[in-house]
Amino acid sequence: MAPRFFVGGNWKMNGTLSSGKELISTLTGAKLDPNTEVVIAPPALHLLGAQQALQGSKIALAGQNAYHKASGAFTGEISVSQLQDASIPWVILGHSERRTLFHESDADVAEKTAAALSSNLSVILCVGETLEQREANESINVVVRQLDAVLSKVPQDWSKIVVAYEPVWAIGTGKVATPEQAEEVHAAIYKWAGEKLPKGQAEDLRVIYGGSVAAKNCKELANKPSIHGFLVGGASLKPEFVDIVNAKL
Ligand SMILES: O=C(CO)COP(=O)(O)O
Repeated sequence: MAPRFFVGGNWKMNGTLSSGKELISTLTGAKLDPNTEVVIAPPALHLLGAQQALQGSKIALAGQNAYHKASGAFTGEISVSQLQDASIPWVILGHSERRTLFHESDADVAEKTAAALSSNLSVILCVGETLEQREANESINVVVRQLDAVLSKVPQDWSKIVVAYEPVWAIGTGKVATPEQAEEVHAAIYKWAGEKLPKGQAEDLRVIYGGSVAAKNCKELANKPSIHGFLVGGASLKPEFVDIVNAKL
């Protein structure tokens, strides 16, 4: 059986308290495919307000990042255990904006992932290549290197990890990967999972696609056999997010 379709909305550093509330009321008022798991990631400052606004809804929340230490002198950071304490069940880790702009290494992402899982959080683990790497035919090698780094710290249980393949060149550019380009890397990730994860886990792993996903391109992507959901940036701030959640209907 195919794993449950998963759609995440990464709001990044966008919006106000009131625009966030409005967006949530659009989502809670909409008819969403009950077979799709929906997780939204508002800015950290907005998480608790969003939690209140989502009471009684099946939509879950994610932090956009977290630090692996439980507490201490780390000004400006939020820890995985603080997310857990606040009943935020998910966290996005390894987003390319974190890797590029905030210099998070593969090893940092691996450490954060291990810490998040120990705090019982579920993780949306982002991987993906730059344009330069794609042009050098390195896409799959880069993604495998990023996954191997996490595997070295999380050798056993990947059941709480969703892998988001987000080619950097497709993020926020309007240049969506073609369904064939995305499928090729997703299939390589499943091959990796089949070879490297403990038996039986590859079948349940969700590999989702992110990078300029929109209402107009989501159905074609969702029809590919190895694409089991999306991580949406820009379009998750608009009512069209509902159409993306409903891509399989
Ligand atoms: O980075 C993304 C989601 O995490 C994708 O962003 P866009 O959908 O705006 O391209």
